[in-house]
This record gives sequence, structure tokens and C-alpha cells, in this order.
Amino acid sequence: MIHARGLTRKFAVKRETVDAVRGIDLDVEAGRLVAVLGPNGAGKSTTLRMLTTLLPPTSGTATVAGRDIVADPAGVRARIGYVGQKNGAGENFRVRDELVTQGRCYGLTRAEADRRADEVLDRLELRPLAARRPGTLSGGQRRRLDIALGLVHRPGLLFLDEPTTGLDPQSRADVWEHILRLRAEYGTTILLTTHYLEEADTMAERVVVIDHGRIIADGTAARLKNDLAGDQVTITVHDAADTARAVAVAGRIAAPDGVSAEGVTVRLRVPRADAALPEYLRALEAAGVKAVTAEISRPTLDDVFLALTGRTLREGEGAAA
Ligand SMILES: Nc1ncnc2c1ncn2[C@@H]1O[C@H](COP(=O)(O)OP(=O)(O)OP(=O)(O)O)[C@@H](O)[C@H]1O
Repeated sequence: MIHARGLTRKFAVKRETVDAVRGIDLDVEAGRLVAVLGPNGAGKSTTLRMLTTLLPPTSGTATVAGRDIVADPAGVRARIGYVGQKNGAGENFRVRDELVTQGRCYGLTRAEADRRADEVLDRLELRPLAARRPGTLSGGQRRRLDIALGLVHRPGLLFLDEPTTGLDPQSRADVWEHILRLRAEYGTTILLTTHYLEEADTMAERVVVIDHGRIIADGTAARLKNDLAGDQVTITVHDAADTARAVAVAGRIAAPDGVSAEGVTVRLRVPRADAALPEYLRALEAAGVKAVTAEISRPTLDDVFLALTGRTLREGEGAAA
């Protein structure tokens, strides 16, 4: 469905050049749900805008839904749906009329546009809101309308740029439920961007991590976590003297860069925490150090990002808020 090679995009800002995207290779098979994850400014939206022909690449090539993004942008647009970060619906029409108008923009006859509008109203459970004006909808309802607008012409491939950003948790869950249902019922291929780690982790079957305009990791969330981050063992001890000894003992169990300490807390990054914890506790006891608390945790995608870049994605999330 998507085959991109060496996509780059530069922007001239005053006298500077911003390398927003620095060489993206991406293949997405039909029927997949792929989340593109990365901090603010990583190049996610720019990549999406190139793939949807809204922005020409500086260099590189891509075919999307079987059409070349540079040679046949109209062919690409006819075959895809795109839901950008800003609301797609205007304020002049009622919800159903917005959908019909969108269908007409895609060249559907009036009768076809009517039929498709009704279909997407049902599919996204917007029927009770059909006569409302978009401005009166809640954030989550409005996002569902945006997605409906992207689906009127029944595309096989849907691009969603941060579909859940700014929504409350319940609306986010609701939008996700509809995205997953679309995929299950219609086999729609979906490429979406997000900076919500948990969403990428639990919802997408493939996560593409972008940083500074490059793909730095690509795979299932489970594989990325296993291969790149490892489990964590966390213990607390009584005092600073014990911390120093606990760190020294930890050096025998975890790699030197996998051990960190803060106050009376010592953390170890290990391949298998369930095996490492008892071993560590025994070694501590032999060294005369008593652990006050001990716990193990599985890695998150944030740990993956940290392992790859030395930074956390959550910092970016905070900056965005
Ligand atoms: N039209 C533009 N002109 C100049 N610079 C731009 C333009 N669009 C994007 N950029 C820059 O390109 C870089 C990548 O931006 P992009 O919007 O693709 O990031 P992003 O990963 O989507 O971030 P966010 O999560 O905040 O949407 C940023 O440094 C941004 O400032």
C-alpha cells in the first residue's frame, strides 16, 4: 500500500534550512494498522503530508495506493483518506450535509454521495448528530466527524494525523474503538501519528519510531521492548551507605550502563527481571544489605525511546501540553 524510499523534506526558514525529514524508507502492506510515534518536531506530520501529496518531497520517491506521489498526486488523493490535525468540517453545513458535500468533492453523484454519507454516519455512530452543526459537537464527536469525512469516498488507505490529541481519555478510547472497528470490518489500511505512548503500544500492530526526521525503530511494540529496552528491577534500601553497596552488587548482575541510583532507590535494567530479582536479593543479603522494597516492571515504549536516544518521549509530551 505504501512504498517510500529516501524521502526527505527541507524547509527554508529565514536563512536557515530545517531538515524536517532526512531519508525515510517505509513499506506498509494492505490491511495494516501502523502507528508513527515520535516527539514534537520529529517529522511525523511532514512525512504524512508528503505521502498524502499535500507537500512535495525535496528528494526521494514513494508510491501510495499504487500511484506515484509526484507523478500522479491526483491518483493518490482519489484512493486515500486524510484526516489532518485541524478539524476538517466547516461551520456552514450540518453534519450530514458536510459529508454529502465532501462526497461530491470526490466526484460522486448526488445519489452516491447521499448513500455514502449515510453509510459513514452509521459506521461512526454519528446518525443522532446528523442535523447538528459541527461547532456544537464535543471534541470526540468532532474527531469522529473528521474521520467520517476522510472515509466518504471509501478509501482503502486512511492517514490520521494525531487523531486523539487534545481529547479527554474517554473520547480517546471512543475514537480508538471506531478506528479499530473500521479496520476489522472493512480491512482499511491505517497509518496514524501519535505521541501517546500507550496508544501506540496497545492499539497498533506495528510501531514506527521517528526522531529528528529518521526512522530509528520499526517493529511490533513487544519486539521493540524486548530487543531494545529490557526489564527493570527497582529496590529501595535504608540509607546512602546501603545505596552505594547495592550499586556495587548490582554491577555483578546488570551491565554498567544498566545500573542507576537516586537517593535510596537503585534500578537495574536486565533482560529478565523475574530471574534477576531473586539473584540480586541473594547477592545483597550476602553483602549485608537489606532491601526495604523490591519490584520488577516490564519496559514501556518510552524506555525503548530512552534506550535509543538518551531522551524520554514524555519530556516531549510535557512540552506539547
Ligand atoms: N511549513 C514549514 N516551514 C518550516 N518548518 C517546518 C514546516 N513544517 C514543519 N516544519 C519543521 O519541520 C520539523 C518537523 O515538523 P513536523 O510537523 O513534521 O513534526 P511532528 O513530528 O509532526 O511534530 P508534532 O508532533 O508537533 O506535530 C519541525 O522542526 C518543524 O518546525
